Amino acid sequence: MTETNQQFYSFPAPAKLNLFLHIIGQRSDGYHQLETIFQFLDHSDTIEIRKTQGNSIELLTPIDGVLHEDNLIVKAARLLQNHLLKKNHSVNSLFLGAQIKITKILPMGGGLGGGSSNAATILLALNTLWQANLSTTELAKLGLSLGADVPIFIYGFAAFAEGVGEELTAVYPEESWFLVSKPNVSISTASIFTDADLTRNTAKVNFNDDIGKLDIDLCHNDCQTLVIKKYPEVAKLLAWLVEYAPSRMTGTGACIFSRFDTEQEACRIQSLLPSGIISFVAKGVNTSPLRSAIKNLITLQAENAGY
Ligand SMILES: C[C@@](CO)(OP(=O)(O)O)[C@H](O)COP(=O)(O)OP(=O)(O)OC[C@H]1O[C@@H](n2ccc(N)nc2=O)[C@H](O)[C@@H]1O
Ligand SMILES: Nc1ncnc2c1ncn2[C@@H]1O[C@H](COP(=O)(O)OP(=O)(O)O)[C@@H](O)[C@H]1O
Repeated sequence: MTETNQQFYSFPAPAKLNLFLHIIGQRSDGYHQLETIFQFLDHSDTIEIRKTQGNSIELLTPIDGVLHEDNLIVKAARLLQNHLLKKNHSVNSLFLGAQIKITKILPMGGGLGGGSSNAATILLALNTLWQANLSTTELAKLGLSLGADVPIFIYGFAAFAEGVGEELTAVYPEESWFLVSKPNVSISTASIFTDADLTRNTAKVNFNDDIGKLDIDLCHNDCQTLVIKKYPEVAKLLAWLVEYAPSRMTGTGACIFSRFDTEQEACRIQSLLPSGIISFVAKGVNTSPLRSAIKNLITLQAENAGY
């Protein structure tokens, strides 16, 4: 790789599901203490990046409804850049700029974590392209300041999460097929977490010292109970879906995932969905597809450097 005429490299930013979501308390700063299992989906936004001279961060494909300065892609790139400049890392500071393009397919504000996933992809990809060599732990710490969901996308393994979602233990839930359906409503995470009616005192899960033995179907999503009370559209779609497969809301909603043994069965039920419902079929995966993309780039960089 030469330092002039840089090429674009492509990286996935996958969706996540909260296979269950329990709220066990609230911290004094207002943040909620959660217990959840995160699993990734093989369904991703695609982010293309090339490093540039100077330090400008350019998002060449704006996202409708998200201001440039508010976009988690731009925020993540700036955060890493400032961190590297401040800490005087041994990076080539002449090349700390980037041009970025995104192809967005994940519904926004649906509980699939797309914004956080975009931010994590930017942090990991720029760390590699800029040859900054920050550790995963350092990147996850930086990412947490952008959103509670960013660390899971940085680590890239399915996990039981505690704290605000940043204390992670690897788990290996079954990699089922999912039909993900989005009711026609938009729900902000903050509006659910500030609602007085949210259940905040679910008992801690008891694994009998073995997380692998947890029966996910016996767990629930505390946000779902509130959301179906407030949004009849979600209640109606959920009631329809549970007739066909075990179904539950992810995160603070509004997307609902329905679990199937085969892709064919998931697609068959998708074809029956009421009209006007956005949906997709994807496989649950315990390793984020981003990990192999980063590994490939590191290999390529090593080859180009003549190792
Ligand atoms: C609920 C979860 C579950 O995975 O997912 P989503 O439904 O958003 O995808 C996450 O914890 C969301 O993480 P994320 O979307 O990164 O949230 P943040 O930007 O950090 O916070 C948005 C707002 O939600 C509230 N918040 C968030 C996380 C948390 N554990 N407790 C909270 O009270 C805070 O009021 C904050 O102002
Ligand atoms: N790159 C981005 N992709 C998606 N949403 C973004 C992005 N940057 C900022 N946002 C904001 O974050 C909000 C939450 O988005 P998202 O992560 O997709 O949903 P959720 O937190 O429900 O999983 C969006 O409604 C949008 O205003």
